Amino acid sequence: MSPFAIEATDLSKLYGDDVAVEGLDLAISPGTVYGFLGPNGAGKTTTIRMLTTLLTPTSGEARIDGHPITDRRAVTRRLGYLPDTPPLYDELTGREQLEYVAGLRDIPADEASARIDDLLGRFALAEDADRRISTYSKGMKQKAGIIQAILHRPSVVFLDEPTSGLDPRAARTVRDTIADLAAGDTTVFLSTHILPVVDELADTVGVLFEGDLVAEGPPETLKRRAAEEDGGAGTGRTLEDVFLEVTQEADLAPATADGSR
Ligand SMILES: Nc1ncnc2c1ncn2[C@@H]1O[C@H](COP(=O)(O)OP(=O)(O)OP(=O)(O)O)[C@@H](O)[C@H]1O
Repeated sequence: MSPFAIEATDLSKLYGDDVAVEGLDLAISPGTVYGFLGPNGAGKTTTIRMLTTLLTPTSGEARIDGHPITDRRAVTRRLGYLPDTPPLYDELTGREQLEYVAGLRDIPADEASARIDDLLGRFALAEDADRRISTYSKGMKQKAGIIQAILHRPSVVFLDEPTSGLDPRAARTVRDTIADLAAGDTTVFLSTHILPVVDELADTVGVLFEGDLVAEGPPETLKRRAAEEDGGAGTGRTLEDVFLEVTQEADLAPATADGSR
């Protein structure tokens, strides 16, 4: 059995002749928050869609919790996914939507009801739970999307821009939730352009550029290395500095697996 919660080996996706993801290797340990960064069009969504079984890779392999992504049933049972637009039924109320998802996930009704109440309270959505989703604001839909991604307590959660559209308090709740999930041994694959969130939460950061993983390592290591490469000027480098550097020089010098050049 693979010791990794998320594992990818030489994973690639071509759209026609266009390479979206090329030879991606990942080995992410259980209970880790993995910050997945990259410029627009780098291949992040394509990667996530392959890892969540929604898109068939052109070549390569991947496993979630030890199960190959070709075993869709086993994999989808173990994962939660918040895509950029959460799949919600406008005509349902928030509570009905969550009960529906709980049913799909075979969560017993009593247990589902308790979890739904707990999460609605946590995300300050309880008062709106019996309104139709068609009347929800963007942030309220985002909260419902997050709740339904974690309701079945998956062992691996993929979150695409989870704080998008959220007010500061709700964004804080999401960050706390991610930290709690990881503390409970859930693996969180976090894709976002909001670098301070990644800096705060991620154990490991991977930067994708033109379909290649061009840097990987703990945020502190990547920042320290960027500072050292800058002539030892030392301190004060941010994840944004790292991002900007590796996504412009990447085609000149590919990174090794530990993020070094
Ligand atoms: N269905 C598709 N058909 C053809 N090309 C696609 C398709 N989906 C994505 N691509 C291309 O694949 C590449 C990677 O796209 P992807 O959506 O994975 O990037 P991303 O890193 O998620 O970007 P963003 O940060 O903008 O969401 C891009 O060049 C994009 O144009």
